[in-house]
Amino acid sequence: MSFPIEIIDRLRQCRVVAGFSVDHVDHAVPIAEALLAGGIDAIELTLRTDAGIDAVKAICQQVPDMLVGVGTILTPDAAAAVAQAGAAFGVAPGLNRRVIEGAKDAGLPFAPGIMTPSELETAIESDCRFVKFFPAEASGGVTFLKSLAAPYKHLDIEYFPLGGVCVDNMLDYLRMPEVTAVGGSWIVNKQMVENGDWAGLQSRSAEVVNALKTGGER
Ligand SMILES: O=C[C@H](O)COP(=O)(O)O
Ligand SMILES: CC(=O)C(=O)O
Repeated sequence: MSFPIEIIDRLRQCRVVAGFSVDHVDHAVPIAEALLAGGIDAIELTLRTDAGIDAVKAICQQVPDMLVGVGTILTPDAAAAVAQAGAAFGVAPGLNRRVIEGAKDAGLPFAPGIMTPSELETAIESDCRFVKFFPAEASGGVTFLKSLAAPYKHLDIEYFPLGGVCVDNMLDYLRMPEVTAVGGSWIVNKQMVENGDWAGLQSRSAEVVNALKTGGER
């Protein structure tokens, strides 16, 4: 399935997606609430821990205003579980046709990870026009993405860069019209989570939103 325009629009509005993993399911809802209170209303919660799926379910049920994306979807079964848990969309670090098909079958809007022209062409062939650009900074950052995107501009591909993105470089990506939103793990500070410092996390979220307001016009 193609990525619904309503979700693209939500991502275009929030512009920054907070990525994180949880070791304890009890942390999921307080993290999401703190982000939301600070102004960030989109997340990418990874499946890198055992608590991942339960955390997705908890946030979908208890924080309905959050746009819940799920990362590190590596198998068709994981795509089905994510759809079942109620997530709005899924992403992965890489491109795997079986996962793309699994997400399609499960009705889960899905963006595969790409970092080369060949991967991008495979994504396009698989009907994915919204792709995660990963690992963004390590593969060459904005300069690389501009060069990668140029030959495909007429196809209206939209990019979601992650990997080394932070408050200091996010606006460089967001100034590109092809970039729907950026994401990264720098917002959800692990120490704050361990300390249960939800007020601190809320302030961190608000700082990012404030930085967005002070620059980055497309
Ligand atoms: O999808 C999540 C990525 O691992 C985020 O990369 P990052 O930790 O460099 O922000
Ligand atoms: C890194 C990444 O893209 C993911 O975990 O989904």
